[in-house]
Amino acid sequence: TTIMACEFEGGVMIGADSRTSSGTYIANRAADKLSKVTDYIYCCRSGSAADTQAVLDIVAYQLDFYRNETNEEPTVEIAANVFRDVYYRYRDQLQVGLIIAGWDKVKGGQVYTIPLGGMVIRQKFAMGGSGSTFVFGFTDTNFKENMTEAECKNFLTRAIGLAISRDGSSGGVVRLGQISDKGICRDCIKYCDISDS
Ligand SMILES: C#CCCCC(=O)N[C@@H](Cc1ccccc1)C(=O)N[C@@H](CC(C)C)B(O)O
Repeated sequence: TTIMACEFEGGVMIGADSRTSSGTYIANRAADKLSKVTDYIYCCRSGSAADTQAVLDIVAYQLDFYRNETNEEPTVEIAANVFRDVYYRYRDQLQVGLIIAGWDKVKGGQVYTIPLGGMVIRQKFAMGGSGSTFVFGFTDTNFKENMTEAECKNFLTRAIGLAISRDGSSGGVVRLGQISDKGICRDCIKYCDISDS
């Protein structure tokens, strides 16, 4: 898997490849690793497909309960800490790497990453999954803060496309999502990094 999330001027942008593998067997070439937590908060999943689905279901339920009790949308920070709480409670049984990204009216677009250890860190840009190790050079070179929507879309597409071309556990299409005060807008790109020039 290759997953990424980036804060930009209008909100946050998330991206992922679409391969689920079982050894060298491709169990799903069109997986959707950009999973809805609430209308304004999404989670990018890496690691065990089953474990990430289980954690997501528990957290989505708890945040739905929160919204019904308080009549307030949970903030991205609250969602990230609920993920951390569930993950940390079962961490010796889980194999999960998550990036939580979304928008709220308190702090706008935010990205939080929960790596294997189970801590929560806010970052303007985060990436994870096996494919991310192949593109740190590219992202360290090309990331800049407050990119425009077009710059951010291009950055994520190229980074994930490069990871897909090198990582055997990443493949399929580049799925993208943009989250802002208007909710989410999704895109799907069959990226080919062989330039036609
Ligand atoms: C089919 C089947 C069984 C395994 C499916 C399965 O979880 N594959 C995993 C790799 C893995 C992990 C831990 C144990 C085994 C196999 C996978 O493809 N993970 C991708 C993300 C998830 C959310 C789709 B990515 O991290 O590569």
